[in-house]
Amino acid sequence: MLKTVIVGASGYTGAELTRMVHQHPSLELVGLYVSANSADAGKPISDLHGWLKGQVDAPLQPLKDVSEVGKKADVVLLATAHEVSHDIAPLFLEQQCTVMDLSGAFRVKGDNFYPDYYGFEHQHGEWLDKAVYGLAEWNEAEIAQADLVAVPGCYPTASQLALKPLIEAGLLDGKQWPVINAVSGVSGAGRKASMANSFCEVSLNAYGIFSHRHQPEISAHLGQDVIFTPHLGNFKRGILATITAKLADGVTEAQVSEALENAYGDTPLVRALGVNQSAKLQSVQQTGYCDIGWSVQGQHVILTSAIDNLLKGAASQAMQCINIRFGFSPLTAIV
Ligand SMILES: NC(=O)C1=CN([C@@H]2O[C@H](COP(=O)(O)OP(=O)(O)OC[C@H]3O[C@@H](n4cnc5c(N)ncnc54)[C@H](OP(=O)(O)O)[C@@H]3O)[C@@H](O)[C@H]2O)C=CC1
Ligand SMILES: CC(=O)N[C@@H](CCC(=O)OP(=O)(O)O)C(=O)O
Repeated sequence: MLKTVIVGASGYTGAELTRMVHQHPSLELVGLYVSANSADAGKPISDLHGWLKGQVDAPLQPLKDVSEVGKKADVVLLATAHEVSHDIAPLFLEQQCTVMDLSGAFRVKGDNFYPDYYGFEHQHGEWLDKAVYGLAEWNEAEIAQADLVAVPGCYPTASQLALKPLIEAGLLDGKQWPVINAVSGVSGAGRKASMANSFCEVSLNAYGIFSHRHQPEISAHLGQDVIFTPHLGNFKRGILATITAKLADGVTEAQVSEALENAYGDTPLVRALGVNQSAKLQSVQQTGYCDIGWSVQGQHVILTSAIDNLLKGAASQAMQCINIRFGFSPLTAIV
């Protein structure tokens, strides 16, 4: 049994991780942590997330001494804000823990990326270099060796899973940037209260136009510039990305279908729905699946990609990475 700690356990992705670790036959949940001065310290996690009642009623503990907590853990899941993960991941790594970080703190290597998009100067360049990007279906060999996995963002997961097969097969016109419009449920912003996410304020609107940090994350890992526009929708969970791209000269619908079906023929958690099919949220909410549909007309392809932002976009992708890293059966605790 691998001793497993979750930091940020009271948050939305932390609670999903708690459920999955509890269900995993080879992981032992040894600690659920929140910040040192959290108002929730001492409360059973099931007081905050009632659906866990009777499954996991362990108390949330204040994270005071990271190194001491690291000494009792084999695996650490960080469901914390970027700045927090940035500061504490290296301390757990120094204790020989394997760290899965759900934040953006170790996802993108590149000068000025962190000051420009996250507002801080990265202090742990060595770990940033070593971190492996946890896009599970595409990075399996590297994840299997990693000490630190940077689990991709929710929009980048939905977007890359749809575009990558076409880019890898050389089917896109590289000069025309794919255009990604994606709508997310409000849980994407986390559990902490804010005006933008309060019930009466949430509408359907674009945000982060030309400036969202997921645009460079997607571009860096696809090796292809993109236009990315996120939208906030008035529903709780799920992301639907609708992506328009130009095909290279002479590329046919059959080639597009072949690329997607080949890429995902053996990947149970990514379902290539087929040509002229359209992915929908209802089919993926509360699941670890990504559904992808596509249509071709002339030189353009429109792809739709749907995930649950808290699961395939965060917690269940982290669990996929654990299963890969430790050689467990791929769907353990996910399906
Ligand atoms: N929500 C989503 O759809 C996705 C989120 N992510 C990323 O995953 C991470 C977690 O997101 P999410 O679950 O939404 O966040 P939440 O805001 O819901 O939860 C954050 C958690 O971190 C805890 N926390 C805050 N400060 C500290 C600290 N200094 N030390 C330890 N714990 C702390 C909070 O508890 P308390 O404040 O009481 O201490 C809470 O448990 C973020 O980096 C986010 O960007 C990635 C993909 C998708
Ligand atoms: C609706 C909403 O606010 N979504 C979040 C994305 C959450 C996510 O993927 O997480 P990372 O921050 O870990 O990249 C946002 O746009 O900031």
